[in-house]
Amino acid sequence: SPLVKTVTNFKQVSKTLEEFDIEEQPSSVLEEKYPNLKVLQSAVKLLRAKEHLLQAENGQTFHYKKLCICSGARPKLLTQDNPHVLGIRDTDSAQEFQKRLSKAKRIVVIGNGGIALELVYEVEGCEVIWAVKDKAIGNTFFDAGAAQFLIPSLEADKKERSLPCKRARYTTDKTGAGHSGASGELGSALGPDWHEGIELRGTVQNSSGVHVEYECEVDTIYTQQEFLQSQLNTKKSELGLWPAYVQLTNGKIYGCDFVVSATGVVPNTDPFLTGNNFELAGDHGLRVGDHMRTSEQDVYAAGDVCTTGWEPSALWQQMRLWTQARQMGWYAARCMAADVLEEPIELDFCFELFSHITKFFSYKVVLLGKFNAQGLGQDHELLVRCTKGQEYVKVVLTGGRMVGAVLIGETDLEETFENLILNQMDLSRYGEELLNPNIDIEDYFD
Ligand SMILES: Cc1cc2nc3c(=O)[nH]c(=O)nc-3n(C[C@H](O)[C@H](O)[C@H](O)COP(=O)(O)OP(=O)(O)OC[C@H]3O[C@@H](n4cnc5c(N)ncnc54)[C@H](O)[C@@H]3O)c2cc1C
Ligand SMILES: NC(=O)C1=CN([C@@H]2O[C@H](COP(=O)(O)OP(=O)(O)OC[C@H]3O[C@@H](n4cnc5c(N)ncnc54)[C@H](O)[C@@H]3O)[C@@H](O)[C@H]2O)C=CC1
Repeated sequence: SPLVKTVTNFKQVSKTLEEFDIEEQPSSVLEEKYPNLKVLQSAVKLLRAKEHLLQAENGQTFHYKKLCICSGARPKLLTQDNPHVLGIRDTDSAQEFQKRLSKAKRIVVIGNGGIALELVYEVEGCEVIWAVKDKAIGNTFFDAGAAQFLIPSLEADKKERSLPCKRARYTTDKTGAGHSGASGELGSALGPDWHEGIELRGTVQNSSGVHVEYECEVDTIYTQQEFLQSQLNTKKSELGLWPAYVQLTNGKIYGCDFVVSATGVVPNTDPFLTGNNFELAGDHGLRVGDHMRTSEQDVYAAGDVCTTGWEPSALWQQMRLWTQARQMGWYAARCMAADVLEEPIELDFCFELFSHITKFFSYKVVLLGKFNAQGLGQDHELLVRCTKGQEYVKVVLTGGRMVGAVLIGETDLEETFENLILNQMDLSRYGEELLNPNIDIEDYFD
């Protein structure tokens, strides 16, 4: 792509929490800023790691001393090459979605993670059927309690809630050069507030909002022709005539204009594997050690394309997020330099505690540590404080020590909780008082 994603207005909010804007800028902006940097616009087609050689689609070959692969991931679509099934990853796919949506009366969204959460909230003027495998919405980020807190926002009038805080200025590529290379490579993932740059509006005025189908998956997706030729066509008068039909595993069938497959990502490792012996993790990411090195000598990897292979801190887990991609890229560069200079380097502090700031349903959301009690089995206790429409605070404790937290709304608790998690203070004597709204916990622990 002629544009590269740059991190601007970086703010270290606390020891581990950071906020930044993401801006697409011409690569020349980076080359001017860093004289040792040269940006080549070409997709890599082949890597011969033993020979330290890269081949680009324009036929150019490059020798390297050290290589870092940051090729990201692509949507793990429900079905490939189905014109009625869309994934969202980059500028092109977001614009395609916006274009299709502008003529749509009803869409079906499959998946219950980051993209689905953002999409169902932002889409207006179009009916949304949201099918999730789980008992509650947002399972990759939230528990059922937080889901209950958020659900009313799906009905509420969004304008009342829009928050002043804007974290990323997302510019769509005006040059129209688009992002897919000759062979349709994906551009870089959209990142925070991708929807702020584009109008997500359908054709229906006061559309009947979002309808959630719980604990179900897609059984079959029919084109209109397949539907009319199947026994289901007896339901044509009941279901209406639509370009596509989705049959769910709970037996329900919905006609729709198209389906959004918000069902996770797959690391983009393909162009690098042939003829090399990269160790892949279970999720198909390039496995990296604690110096971000892959199993191929002098080849590093960072961001969505990699899977961390070191024994993680008890308070950190990998999630394919901008936050972690930025941290990994920065740390991988320091590891490469340290290796060239033959200097020792410690695993960076940012992998000590999982932390993520984002926005869902226009609420500020902070996730810390084992925020969903990941991997804790039954051995943990939860404290929850909830003020309808205002805030949802959940704390995860094991052995009286805080190991995770979910903060929804302007709670101002993130720094205090980050410290309590990092210093592993025994909080058992406070019990539920820990979340007593009348105690200024920030002062108390300061
Ligand atoms: C819709 C959407 C919303 C998101 N919102 C958030 C959010 O709010 N907060 C958050 O933290 N994360 C969010 N994410 C996740 C975040 O965008 C990714 O985790 C992050 O972009 C990963 O960065 P990366 O550099 O590893 O990969 P990418 O950003 O995907 O960049 C990979 C780059 O490599 C290029 N590339 C791929 N293959 C080749 C090749 N063979 N040769 C040359 N170049 C190649 C691609 O074109 C791309 O430019 C979102 C993702 C999506 C899809
Ligand atoms: N605000 C934020 O932090 C955001 C982060 N992101 C990140 O971008 C990446 C892509 O986002 P998503 O595609 O939403 O991935 P995701 O990993 O967040 O969610 C995928 C969802 O799809 C479900 N799923 C997987 N296969 C399925 C199937 N066959 N049928 C039904 N459901 C299925 C999973 O259970 C999960 O709920 C993720 O890494 C995500 O963390 C995306 C948007 C916003």
